[in-house]
Amino acid sequence: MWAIVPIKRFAEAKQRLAPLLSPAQRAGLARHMAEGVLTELGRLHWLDGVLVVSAEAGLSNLVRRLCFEPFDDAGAGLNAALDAAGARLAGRGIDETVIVHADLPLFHAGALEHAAALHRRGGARRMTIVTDLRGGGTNVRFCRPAAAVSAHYGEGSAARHRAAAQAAGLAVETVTLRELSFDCDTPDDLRMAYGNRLPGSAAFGAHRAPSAA
Ligand SMILES: Nc1nc2c(ncn2[C@@H]2O[C@H](COP(=O)(O)OP(=O)(O)OP(=O)(O)O)[C@@H](O)[C@H]2O)c(=O)[nH]1
Ligand SMILES: O=C(O)[C@H](O)COP(=O)(O)O
Repeated sequence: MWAIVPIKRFAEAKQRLAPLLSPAQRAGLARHMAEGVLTELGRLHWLDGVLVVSAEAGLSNLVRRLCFEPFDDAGAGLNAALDAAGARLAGRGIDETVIVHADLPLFHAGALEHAAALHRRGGARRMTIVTDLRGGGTNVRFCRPAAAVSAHYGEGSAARHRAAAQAAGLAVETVTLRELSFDCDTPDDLRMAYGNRLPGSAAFGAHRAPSAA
């Protein structure tokens, strides 16, 4: 199984946190979370490889150090980038993938291991969706065969992925697992994940966005 990790350019990431964080703080947070997820994935020896789908130049050292494979995001959006990445792997005969988002502050290798064990209980054609805590988003998505379903990310994506998988004849399981389901999208998520200490930064309350001034 290969993992695919989409990572938005840090300078463009986490727009929903703009009321609370400066652009530099948002970029620093996105980098911190992405590095955490990639480092944890590096501990999973049952993964045959990790494809990092990104246009972010600041990731190349870590990607090289972990022996992961970079895949350039051509800028046509998350779904197009993931479909192109999936097509590259399918072209090599890779039959199973897990797409892992990079904004999961509680992510750790053991949690993905647990999700993979649930996924393996399924049949030969299967999708396992780990939603966000609200149940609508798709934080982690296992799929076998890998190319059976294209990407439908965006609000409410879990239901779209479920429907597409069923239409393709896959057995679908949908689960919520705290360490994988907790993503950091909103100011409330940020407070819950880090209290008032932003990783690599001063207390984040120090920044006041123009709208909050
Ligand atoms: N390669 C790539 N990754 C993306 C893109 N958009 C989102 N992602 C990644 O997809 C996952 C979920 O991201 P979102 O929560 O939708 O976007 P975000 O930048 O984290 O937050 P917002 O700007 O607030 O929407 C994270 O791993 C992002 O880095 C994209 O256009 N290209
Ligand atoms: O489909 C999704 O899950 C979204 O594209 C990304 O999720 P998020 O905005 O909840 O992080």
